[in-house]
Amino acid sequence: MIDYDKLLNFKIPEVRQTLTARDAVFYALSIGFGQDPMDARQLPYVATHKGPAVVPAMAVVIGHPGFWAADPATGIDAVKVVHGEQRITLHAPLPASGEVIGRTRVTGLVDKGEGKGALLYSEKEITDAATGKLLATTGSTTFLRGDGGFGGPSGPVIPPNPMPEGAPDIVVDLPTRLEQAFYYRLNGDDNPLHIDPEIAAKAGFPRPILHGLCTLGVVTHALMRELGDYRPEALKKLSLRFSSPVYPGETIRTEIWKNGAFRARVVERDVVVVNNGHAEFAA
Ligand SMILES: CCCCCCC[C@@H](O)CC(=O)SCCNC(=O)CCNC(=O)[C@H](O)C(C)(C)COP(=O)(O)OP(=O)(O)OC[C@H]1O[C@@H](n2cnc3c(N)ncnc32)[C@H](O)[C@@H]1OP(=O)(O)O
Repeated sequence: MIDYDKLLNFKIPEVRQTLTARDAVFYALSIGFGQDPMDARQLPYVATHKGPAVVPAMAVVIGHPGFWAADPATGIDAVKVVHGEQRITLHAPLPASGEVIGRTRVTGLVDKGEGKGALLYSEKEITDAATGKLLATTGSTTFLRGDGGFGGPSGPVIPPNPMPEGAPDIVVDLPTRLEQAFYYRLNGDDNPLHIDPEIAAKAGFPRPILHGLCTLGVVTHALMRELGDYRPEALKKLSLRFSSPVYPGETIRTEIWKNGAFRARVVERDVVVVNNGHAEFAA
């Protein structure tokens, strides 16, 4: 059972991480870069002789504190946790090497009621350990499906981005691989929901589901290709809502509007899996 004050003030250990070019290349491969060998614009992300360049969405794994919700002291029913929303703000291009610090804290907790779940808001700041410079700020909404009705406040909630009417301007299909979650988790995202059929069944899914942040990486790839010409410094901000699970092996179709709005659907099931997306790219 969640204790509102205890969880709001839960201390998440700071993470010091020494990055190498290999981490950046691994991250890019784990979200599916390199699957189009004829597009040389991807090369700096996956081959160090041309780079290294860092996919800006890597901010979600740099300085990541791991699946801390599984600590029984949080009071969270960890098996029922799903990723609800993600926000990223890049203050500077991410470094391919050097020491960084990730500091994560809980910023809000909303009770949606018994049987409806709860929202946990958290924020992570990534700084350069040598200079103290702030590199990126990321924000997560975690949907605690098993924890509604603990007597907490019903707001405030962060409103989802509005979506445009009508058809998207650009559509990009990118595949995921059956074994993708096994790779993606090596970025430090080790929730067993994504690889263990028994845990997935306990969580109410017929098979393990893909990490929301892996889906975010695939969608960011589509956005970088269409709105950022694969330039690592072009993406400034991104936010989205995960509206339905993706199963590894499915094809993700990202639907993009030229003003930066986007959503994504799984082609095989025609289900919208990412909604209320918005990305900001530098000109
Ligand atoms: C703490 C540790 C940090 C680490 C956490 C991350 C660990 C990861 O390893 C876990 C993952 O990656 S899970 C994979 C990615 N996520 C998903 O697949 C979830 C997809 N979304 C869903 O299943 C449903 O939208 C679902 C279930 C989220 C909601 O569905 P419903 O209950 O049917 O909701 P609905 O009836 O549509 O709406 C009810 C109210 O909830 C709000 N809402 C809906 N989807 C939301 C979402 N994704 N995020 C935030 N709020 C959301 C609605 O606005 C509505 O609000 P209100 O009651 O105010 O009208």
